Amino acid sequence: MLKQLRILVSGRTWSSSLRHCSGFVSRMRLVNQLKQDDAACAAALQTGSIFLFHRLNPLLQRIPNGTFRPATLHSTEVQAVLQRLGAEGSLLQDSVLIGCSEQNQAQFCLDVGQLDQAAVEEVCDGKFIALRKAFFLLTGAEAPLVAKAQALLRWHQTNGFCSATGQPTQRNQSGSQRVCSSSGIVYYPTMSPVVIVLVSDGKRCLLGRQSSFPKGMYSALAGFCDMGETLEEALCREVAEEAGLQVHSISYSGSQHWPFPHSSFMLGCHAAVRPEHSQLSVDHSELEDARWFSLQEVSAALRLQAPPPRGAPPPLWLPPKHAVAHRLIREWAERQSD
Ligand SMILES: NC(=O)c1ccc[n+]([C@@H]2O[C@H](COP(=O)([O-])OP(=O)(O)OC[C@H]3O[C@@H](n4cnc5c(N)ncnc54)[C@H](O)[C@@H]3O)[C@@H](O)[C@H]2O)c1
Ligand SMILES: [Mg+2]
Repeated sequence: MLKQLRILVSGRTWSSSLRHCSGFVSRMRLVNQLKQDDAACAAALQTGSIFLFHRLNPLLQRIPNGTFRPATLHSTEVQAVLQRLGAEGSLLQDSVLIGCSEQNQAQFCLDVGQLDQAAVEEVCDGKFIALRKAFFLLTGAEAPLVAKAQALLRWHQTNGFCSATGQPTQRNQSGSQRVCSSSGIVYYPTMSPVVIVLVSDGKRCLLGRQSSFPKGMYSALAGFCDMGETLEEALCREVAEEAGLQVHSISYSGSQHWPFPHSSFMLGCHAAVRPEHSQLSVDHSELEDARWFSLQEVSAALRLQAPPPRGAPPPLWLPPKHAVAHRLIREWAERQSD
């Protein structure tokens, strides 16, 4: 492991200080170092693995058991692909650092949108699939990494100019920041905080749906935080706006990065309303529908394994397992059953 680390950081002395660290600590320190040290990051890219994207769609491969995983190529393999397709080898330098594997190998992502999609798919034995669909196909732990990669690639593609001077911005080697070439203003990737809450009246939980959701799908209520709001204020405002209810007993459950529509930081909570104040007044400009669901209805939906066939949706269909909404709904059902 140490040998690998030394190669990754091109012999920098700090690698010896990692000898006493746990695997997790050394990985976090390695990523932090690579964000700050362009030379070390360039060296790590030569031995790293790369997740390929084409116009922000990740490259997936079907594995023998019929499931999908993101294609991860060694940087030498990516170089060979670029060479074979007649692309500039320097394109590899556009890779963005996304993390570090448990084997201490730096992980990057690269968008090859300027190459012919079908040609890359053929050489790499995979398919570029829209992230919304890929998110349902990826069952392993890689889904959050793929989402993070897409979010970073999108941020670079849309932040090429300084919003103060209009001049081009330049990225560092890892892609953790961009700097305005004229004013020196430093830009970092941004996320929008979103509160998501499962409201309960003690016996039932409140779920809503937007007209853009797949037929039959309901989720916990969510909304973007306004500037200056606390998490609790945003939560109370969103439930008041969308469902006409006043909540109390807010408790935090967990968070997640969510790549749609751009890059949101989802803060998942539970909250309660008094049964005598559970009369809904839904704002139909925000939600197509919102309803109270019983434990029986929610439990049946949680038992469903595969997406419903077209034309025959079940009465209630929930967000995918790796969505924080799913976690909130499952937690509520488990507490009710206890
Ligand atoms: N991961 C999950 O489990 C899960 C579940 C439900 C919703 N979500 C996500 O939560 C997000 C927010 O939910 P919502 O759509 O109900 O929000 P919302 O109720 O705040 O309504 C969306 C509207 O808010 C406004 N808005 C304010 N700030 C915005 C910003 N920074 N970016 C975009 N729009 C902004 C826009 O007018 C937009 O149309 C959605 O994008 C959705 O993808 C995630
Ligand atoms: Mg909303």
